[in-house]
Amino acid sequence: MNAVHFGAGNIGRGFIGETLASNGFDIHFVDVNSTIIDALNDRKEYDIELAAEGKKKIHVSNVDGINNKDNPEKVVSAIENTDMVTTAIGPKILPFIAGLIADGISARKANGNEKTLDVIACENMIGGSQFLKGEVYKHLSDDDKKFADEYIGFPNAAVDRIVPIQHHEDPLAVSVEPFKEWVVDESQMKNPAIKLDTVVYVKDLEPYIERKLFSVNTGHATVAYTGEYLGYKTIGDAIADEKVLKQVKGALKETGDLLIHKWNFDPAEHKAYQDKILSRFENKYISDDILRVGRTPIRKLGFDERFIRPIRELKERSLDYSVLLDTVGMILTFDEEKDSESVELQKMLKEDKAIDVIKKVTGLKDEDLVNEILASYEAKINK
Ligand SMILES: NC(=O)C1=CN([C@@H]2O[C@H](COP(=O)(O)OP(=O)(O)OC[C@H]3O[C@@H](n4cnc5c(N)ncnc54)[C@H](O)[C@@H]3O)[C@@H](O)[C@H]2O)C=CC1
Ligand SMILES: O=P(O)(O)OC[C@H]1O[C@](O)(CO)[C@@H](O)[C@@H]1O
Repeated sequence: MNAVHFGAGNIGRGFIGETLASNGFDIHFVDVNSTIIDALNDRKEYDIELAAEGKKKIHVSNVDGINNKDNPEKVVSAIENTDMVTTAIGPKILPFIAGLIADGISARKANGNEKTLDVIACENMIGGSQFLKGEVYKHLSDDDKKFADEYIGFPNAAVDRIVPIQHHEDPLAVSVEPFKEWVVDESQMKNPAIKLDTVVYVKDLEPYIERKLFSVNTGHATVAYTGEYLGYKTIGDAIADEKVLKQVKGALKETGDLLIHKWNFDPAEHKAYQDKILSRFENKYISDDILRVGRTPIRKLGFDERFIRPIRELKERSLDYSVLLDTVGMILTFDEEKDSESVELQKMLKEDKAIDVIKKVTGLKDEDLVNEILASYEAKINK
């Protein structure tokens, strides 16, 4: 069996690649990074190192690379014959690869390939694969849409593994934390016969993706933004400061209250889940930049994202969201010249009224909440 995986970056090589390979798949990685693609084609293998005592190595083989900028037709032909498509490319990039996936689906139809296929977006977002489906369908004819409705599934997924930016001489080497969790919505699959070992298949993904996004991602981002505000550069240094630890514990307490209220998670089990997450952030074998974890602050301030959605839903339930609100004030001060969204956000805040910027980036219509965010931001800049 073989898979086409878009995004040969950190999570692509360091998690999805490992899982597909250990399940016996040959992998065609698709990326625009020619250094990585050339190295994959030269060597057809790479190593993953576990960031833990002993630094165990995992060998991944039977891989190659396709540069979608230079050889889009090779991507289409790989999709035409593949058993699975996955992505780990970033939510904002999905629309740019949708046309290639659509062409691959059209080619399957043209060649009478009626083998069912699942396309799984492994991105940090709610409803990622279904979002990708919407983008792919924009490129399909009505006939091809009917074919896709019958044979192509887009099951949503949640992936969890911390893979920092890599600094190795070998462009393919990747160091990852030992923890990993990949959950797929089984009810949206077209080919449920292909079940990957170590992947968890569930009938309803929503509780899992919300638990992951509002715990791991809200928590990690809280460490990043609080750390940056206090002048730190790495997650490890930031979380060693008790003010940062208090902030992340406070944020997790609030999202935990929401998750327990909304999804009936067992409080003791949820506390153990949170404690595990905090220990993952403190992993001394990983050096993770605040810049990476805090990247794309405009995306992270989105209506359905890791801060605004829990705040909205806590407010609806009259539950406390003061620590999350305080953190949002700090996100608005995130000023990193290497992150284009941070630059854009700071430019908007200089040129426009802060209240308008808040409305624009969060999509909030609730005037009271917008004013609370404004007050939180002003408290941070006037300190
Ligand atoms: N790194 C992590 O710890 C985790 C990341 N994720 C999610 O995984 C996704 C990828 O994140 P990372 O692997 O960290 O990022 P990354 O930047 O390491 O990898 C993304 C890859 O996509 C490639 N790419 C960008 N534009 C492209 C295009 N138009 N066509 C083909 N390839 C393109 C880049 O060259 C890069 O190799 C994101 O959605 C992220 O939220 C999810 C869980 C953990
Ligand atoms: O692009 P995003 O959503 O910030 O993804 C990076 C996030 O992924 C994780 O590494 C694991 O989910 C988080 O710890 C980190 O904050």
